[in-house]
Amino acid sequence: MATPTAAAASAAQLLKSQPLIFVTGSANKLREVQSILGTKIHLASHALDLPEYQGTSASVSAAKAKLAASTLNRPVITEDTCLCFNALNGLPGPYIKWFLEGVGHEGLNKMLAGFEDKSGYALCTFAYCAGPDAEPILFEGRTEGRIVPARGPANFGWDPIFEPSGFTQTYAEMDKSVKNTISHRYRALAKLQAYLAEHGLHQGQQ
Ligand SMILES: O=P(O)(O)OP(=O)(O)OP(=O)(O)OC[C@H]1O[C@@H](n2cnc3c(O)ncnc32)[C@H](O)[C@@H]1O
Ligand SMILES: [Mg+2]
Repeated sequence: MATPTAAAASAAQLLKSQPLIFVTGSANKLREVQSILGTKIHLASHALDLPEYQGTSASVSAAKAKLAASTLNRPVITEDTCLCFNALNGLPGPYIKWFLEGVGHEGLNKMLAGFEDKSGYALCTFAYCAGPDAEPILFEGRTEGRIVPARGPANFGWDPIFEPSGFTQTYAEMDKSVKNTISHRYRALAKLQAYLAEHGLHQGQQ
């Protein structure tokens, strides 16, 4: 029979090699996460229509992760993405999905018509939850920019109306390989990846 130390070591080994499951209902998010992480993390995915919780990005992301970890009984990551307008004190923020569905790119621009300040930021919060009884750990990434009339293909959310600072192209116009090295999602994943590497968790081929 395995000694307690051997059992703990084999549990740690299991966690180290067990896939980390990215739970999302968004194929676009999944594609970006896979291309940003490559083979560095042992990643799998599970499509789940997660509830649209209310609250801060941190609390929304943590609630998604807790639900996903207890539903799947596995280590999971989830994420929440916000688009925040500085003139509106950070709104629409976590409610961007409904605003986008309700008023579209043009309506989002019109919301800022009465303001000189068109600046804003994209905020992504990943939550890592090691299992049903674990507390989610959060990793935030933020990219500054401004809201502009839509330019570029309308394949992914509000990409056509967000022009990141330091660039003349919107997220939608730029090559995916560029977006994936400056985006809110990339910045949050860099922190998550550093945490997992430090703790030897879910490591893929480096
Ligand atoms: O299942 P989940 O992961 O929640 O996927 P979702 O699509 O519902 O995503 P959110 O709840 O985080 O809502 C974020 C909204 O912003 C959009 N979005 C997310 N990331 C984006 C990005 O990088 N560029 C443009 N739009 C994005 C997305 O399509 C939603 O309308
Ligand atoms: Mg959602």
